[in-house]
Amino acid sequence: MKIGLFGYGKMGKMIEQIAQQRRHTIVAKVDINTTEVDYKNMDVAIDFSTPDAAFNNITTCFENEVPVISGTTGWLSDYDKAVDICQAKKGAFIYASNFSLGVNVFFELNSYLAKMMSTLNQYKVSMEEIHHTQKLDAPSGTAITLADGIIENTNYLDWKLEEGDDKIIPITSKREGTVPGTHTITYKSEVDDVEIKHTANNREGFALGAVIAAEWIQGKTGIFSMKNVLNLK
Ligand SMILES: NC(=O)C1=CN([C@@H]2O[C@H](COP(=O)(O)OP(=O)(O)OC[C@H]3O[C@@H](n4cnc5c(N)ncnc54)[C@H](OP(=O)(O)O)[C@@H]3O)[C@@H](O)[C@H]2O)C=CC1
Ligand SMILES: O=C(O)C1=N[C@H](C(=O)O)C[C@H](O)C1
Repeated sequence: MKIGLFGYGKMGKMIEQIAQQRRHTIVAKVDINTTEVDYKNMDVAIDFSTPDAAFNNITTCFENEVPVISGTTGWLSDYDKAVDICQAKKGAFIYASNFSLGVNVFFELNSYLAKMMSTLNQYKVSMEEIHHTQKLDAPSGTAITLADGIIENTNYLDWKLEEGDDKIIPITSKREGTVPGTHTITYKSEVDDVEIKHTANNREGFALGAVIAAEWIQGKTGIFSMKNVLNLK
């Protein structure tokens, strides 16, 4: 596969390593200063850039008929617009707030646990995410996906970056050193706590998931998720 990397920071560099181990070729490394991109020579674009850059990177790829895998977080207010452009161009797109295989299993576990907890009113949920100090967005995209999974399966209505009322999931975002990404969900009652946690030990898992998604999307048209890629459910 010939891969164009949009964003060549911590994730772009890790994806390059994993892609090369899997015998793929990096044909472009696009950053904010890039003036010309050869889209014709690209089988797929993988975007791990910035919240401000992602929408333009992604939709320019659609305009040039290049399928896109995007892991950039913090740009999702424009997600529906990106989907419309992809569909109009009969393109192919996967966005995931977290591409690691473990987190995608964790997403399923979170929904299952929320469903079981939905009738146990003595438990109050909360979430904590910890990331490195260079992270631009808070809460993390993964935390938002986890909160959506709880909202879909319980009476919680929304999430907030602070304590809210009973129907709001409070998310605490911590920024510490070089932490790759830790997410904890706690259901607390007077008598006990039920807790699930995912800890990324490094960035390899995110990068491997993104390359697997890029391999999977070859020859396909449409909007997909990691659930489709991993055949979960
Ligand atoms: N979905 C997932 O599994 C994961 C998602 N992420 C997300 O991926 C994104 C990138 O993370 P990470 O690599 O750690 O961040 P980095 O800051 O290390 O890398 C982002 C890179 O994008 C570059 N950039 C800035 N503007 C543009 C542009 N217009 N086009 C292309 N590139 C541009 C930045 O350049 P400069 O420094 O010069 O501004 C920087 O090199 C974040 O949103 C993060 O939350 C991260 C890990 C996993
Ligand atoms: O910025 C990061 O580093 C990460 N971002 C993603 C997110 O916002 O959830 C995924 C992962 O946790 C690492």
